[in-house]
Amino acid sequence: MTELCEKIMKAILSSFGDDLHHKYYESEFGNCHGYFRINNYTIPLKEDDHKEEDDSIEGLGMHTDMSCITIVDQDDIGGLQVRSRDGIGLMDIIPKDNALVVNVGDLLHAWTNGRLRSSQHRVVLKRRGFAGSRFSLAFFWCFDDGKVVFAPDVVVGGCEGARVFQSFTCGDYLRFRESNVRGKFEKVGYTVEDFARIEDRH
Ligand SMILES: O=C(O)CCC(=O)C(=O)O
Ligand SMILES: [Fe+2]
Repeated sequence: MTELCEKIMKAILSSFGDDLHHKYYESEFGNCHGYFRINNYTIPLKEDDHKEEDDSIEGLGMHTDMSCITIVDQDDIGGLQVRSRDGIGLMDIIPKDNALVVNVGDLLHAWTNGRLRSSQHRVVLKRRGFAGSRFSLAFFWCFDDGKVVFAPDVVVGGCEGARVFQSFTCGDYLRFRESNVRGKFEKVGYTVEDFARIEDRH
């Protein structure tokens, strides 16, 4: 998984400019580390008296990941939904054999000055006629806590506007998310956009 994230990151840097992966991979992403999380969701049972509108429940609330890159392997139950670019629509991410989901996380969102978007996503479970679980395996590839996240000028230059994130230390952002009681449970509204976006501060 680490190797996969490294390859993806190098491909992203190359897509920003020919020499960027040589210039920035080792210095910026060389200390990244990853960890796995196993998610186990209980599927709600279908009951005869249930109305259509409460046929689904949220297994994991809407959030953005705090990583640079997240790789998700979901089983064949489905239910992962990603917010579309317009901020309104939701797309179902249909499980496919031998396919992994790649998410951009908040740290890469900030490091790319928003060129890559940390998308909001959630897991919705449909009531079924059997008791069981949905499993997913998520691998979060992150900067180390001491890393100062600051988009290089050349990356900012590739965006049409100006720099939109001030520099911040990764650990400070993680603490902002974790120490904020609402941020713990309602991740949307307590993301890197709220923590480090320059426009919001003035
Ligand atoms: O279970 C899934 O498909 C997604 C899990 C997820 O978004 C997460 O663990 O952050
Ligand atoms: Fe996630």
